[in-house]
Amino acid sequence: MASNFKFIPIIDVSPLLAKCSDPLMDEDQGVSEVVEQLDRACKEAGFFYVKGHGIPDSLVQDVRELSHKFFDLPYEEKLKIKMTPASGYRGYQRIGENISQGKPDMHEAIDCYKELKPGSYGALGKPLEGANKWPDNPANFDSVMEEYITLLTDLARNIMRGIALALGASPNEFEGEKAGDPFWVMRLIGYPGAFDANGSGMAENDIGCGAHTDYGLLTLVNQDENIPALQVRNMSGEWIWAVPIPGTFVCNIGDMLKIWSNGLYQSTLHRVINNSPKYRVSVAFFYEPNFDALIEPLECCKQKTGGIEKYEGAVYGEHLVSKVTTNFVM
Ligand SMILES: NC(=[NH2+])NCCC[C@H](N)C(=O)O
Ligand SMILES: O=C(O)CCC(=O)C(=O)O
Ligand SMILES: [Fe+2]
Repeated sequence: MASNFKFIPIIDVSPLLAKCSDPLMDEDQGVSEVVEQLDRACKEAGFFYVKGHGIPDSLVQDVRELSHKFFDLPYEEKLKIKMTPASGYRGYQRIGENISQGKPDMHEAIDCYKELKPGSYGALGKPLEGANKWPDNPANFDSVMEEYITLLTDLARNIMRGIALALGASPNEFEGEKAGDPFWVMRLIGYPGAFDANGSGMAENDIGCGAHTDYGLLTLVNQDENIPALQVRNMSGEWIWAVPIPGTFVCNIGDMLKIWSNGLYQSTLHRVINNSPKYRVSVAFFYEPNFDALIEPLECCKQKTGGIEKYEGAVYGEHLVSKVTTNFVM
């Protein structure tokens, strides 16, 4: 349950990652210490930074740099990979096209999703069917992004092992029909810099992305250095900065983990305001349940939270599709 946290903790996950293929990982002292920190962070803030994650810094930076280069292109060039319902909502969306809390967001983005083969989930998957639209320019965009997605999927799977232990379940609780075949979403996002009222750009305090929760399991955000913009709401309604910390990802809990944990962990509200004069890029990777997973509170979490189910069950793919199909003005 979100508390009055004033800062977002930093967790070194390297002791957890080192033991993830060990069947006795839950007896390891180093793992237990990470699990303890994950449990506290997920209960108090629903947000934490991870360091010691093993993703090469050069790749993390390349992903942001390629995104900058793409967003720097002329509008007509970016429109070559325009997102439409017919493209499975994959591709480029212009500034103001995404809507949060009824207002246009001051960001542009490329949205991509794990490939959904035609018919693989019947009517459920239909709206998101399609292949991703990668730009030809800058060169190597697709191969760098694909490598990044592979590595972040593994990292998130391993952090979820720690979170499973933190909930009192087995480290492989989320394998198999829950999230053994995880869906993923990635958003490459660009937020124009702010100018004063007489300037030509965005007005100061325009919202880059309105307050929202994330939809799935675990989000990993790779944000530009030196531009504080992401804010997280605590229980008394204060907005706490998730300032960029080089070498880390900002991680947060999504709606499906809130349900699985029966509210022990919350999907915390957050928003983005870029009041710096600089153009900001962030890359959000969303690690999700199986597309067709039915999410209901885990028995062990129910017991810890008074024995009653606080949330109705949800099918992840339905939740995602209902969000995606109402997020845009097109
Ligand atoms: N997939 C996302 N997390 N998108 C960012 C959230 C913004 C979206 N318009 C919403 O309100 O939910
Ligand atoms: O830009 C960021 O730092 C976060 C973006 C975000 O919250 C989202 O896309 O869900
Ligand atoms: Fe978010």
